[in-house]
Amino acid sequence: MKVAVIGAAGGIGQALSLMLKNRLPKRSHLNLYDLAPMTPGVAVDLSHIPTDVEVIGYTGDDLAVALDDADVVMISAGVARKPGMDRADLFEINAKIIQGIIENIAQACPNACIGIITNPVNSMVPVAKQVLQAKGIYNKAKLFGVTTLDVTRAKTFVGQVKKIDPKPLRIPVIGGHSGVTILPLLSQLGIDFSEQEAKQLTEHIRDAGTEVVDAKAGGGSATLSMGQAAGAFCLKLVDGLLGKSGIDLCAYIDDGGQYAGFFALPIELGVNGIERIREVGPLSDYEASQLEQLLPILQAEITQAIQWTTANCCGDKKSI
Ligand SMILES: NC(=O)c1ccc[n+]([C@@H]2O[C@H](COP(=O)([O-])OP(=O)(O)OC[C@H]3O[C@@H](n4cnc5c(N)ncnc54)[C@H](O)[C@@H]3O)[C@@H](O)[C@H]2O)c1
Ligand SMILES: O=C(O)C[C@H](O)C(=O)O
Repeated sequence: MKVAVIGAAGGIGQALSLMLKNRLPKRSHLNLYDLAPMTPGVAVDLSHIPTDVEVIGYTGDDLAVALDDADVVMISAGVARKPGMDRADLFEINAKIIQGIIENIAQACPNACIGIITNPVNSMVPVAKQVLQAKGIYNKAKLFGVTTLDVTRAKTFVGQVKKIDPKPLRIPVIGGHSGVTILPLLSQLGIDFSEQEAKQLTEHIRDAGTEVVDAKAGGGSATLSMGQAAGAFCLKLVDGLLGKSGIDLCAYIDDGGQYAGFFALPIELGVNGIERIREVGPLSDYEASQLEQLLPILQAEITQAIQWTTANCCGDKKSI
C-alpha cells in the first residue's frame, strides 16, 4: 500500500502520519508532503520508529512525486479556524488549495482513494468532485469527506453520559460536518435516552469542534483527536482495499442524489473503495425533524462549491 498525506507537517498531518507509521501493514509506503520546508524532517523523525513502513517527506515542487502511484491520499492541507469563525469562513482559501491538490492527484495517481479532512468538508468534497470530473476521472466510490471525528465524539460523549465503555458503541452519524448538518442517530443504539438527553447529546456532538477551537484560543482546531480519527478512517480504507470483508464506517460521500448530492452515510468498504451504501435505518421523530432542517443548509454549502468551481476552474463541465 502506498499512502500519501498532504498537509503532513500540520497538526493533523503529523498525528495522522504517526499513527500510519505505526499501524499501516508491513512493507507499506508512507509519503508525506507539505508546503512547510520541515516536512522531510517530519519523515526523518518518524523513520526512527521501528516499523516496516517506509516514510519519505517531500516539500516545494515535489507534490506530484509524493503522490506518484498512491493508493490512498489523505488531505489535511489548508487553514484551520480560529474562535469566532465558522468552518464555512475557510471556503475561499481552502477551495483553491483543494483544487490544486486534486489536479495533481488527477495526473499522478488517478486511481487513488481520496480522503478529504480539510474544512469546510461539506463543500471541499464537491469541489474535488467537480475538478475530478473536469479531468474525466471522477469515481464516486473513491472520494470521501472524513467525518470519523463526529462518530468518535458521539461514542465518547454517550459513554460519559451513560457511564459505559464507549469503545464497542456503533453510532451512525449522518448528514455533513458542520453545526446542525451533523446528525448522530442515537435512537439506533438500543440505549434509552430521554428526549432532553438525546437533544443535549446531539448539540454537544455538533458543538464539539467549536469547543476545541475556543479552548485552543487561537491556536487552531482539533488535531490530536482528528489525527487519530483520520488514522482510523485510513486504516479501514486500506483494509477494504486489501480485500478484508465487513469494513464499515460513516463518511461524507456522493449520495447519487438521494439526499443533498453529498451526505455522510454508513458504508461498507471493499477493494474498489465504497462497496455499498448501507440503509440509514429508522429515525426518531427528533432525528427526522433535524434531517429536514439540515438538508437545505447542506444543499446551500454544496451549491456554493459548484458555483465556485464553475467560476474558477471547471466552468465547461457538468455540475453535480
Ligand atoms: N474533517 C474534520 O473532522 C476536521 C477536524 C479538524 C480539522 N479539520 C480541518 O483540517 C485542516 C487542517 O487542520 P490542521 O489543524 O492540521 O491545520 P494546520 O495549520 O496545523 O496544518 C495545515 C497544514 O497544511 C499545509 N498546507 C497549506 N497549504 C498547503 C498546500 N497547498 N499544499 C500542502 N500543504 C499545505 C500547511 O503548511 C500546514 O502544515 C483545516 O482545514 C481544519 O479545519 C477537519
Ligand atoms: O471545528 C473545526 O473547525 C475543526 C473540525 O471540523 C472539528 O470538528 O473539530
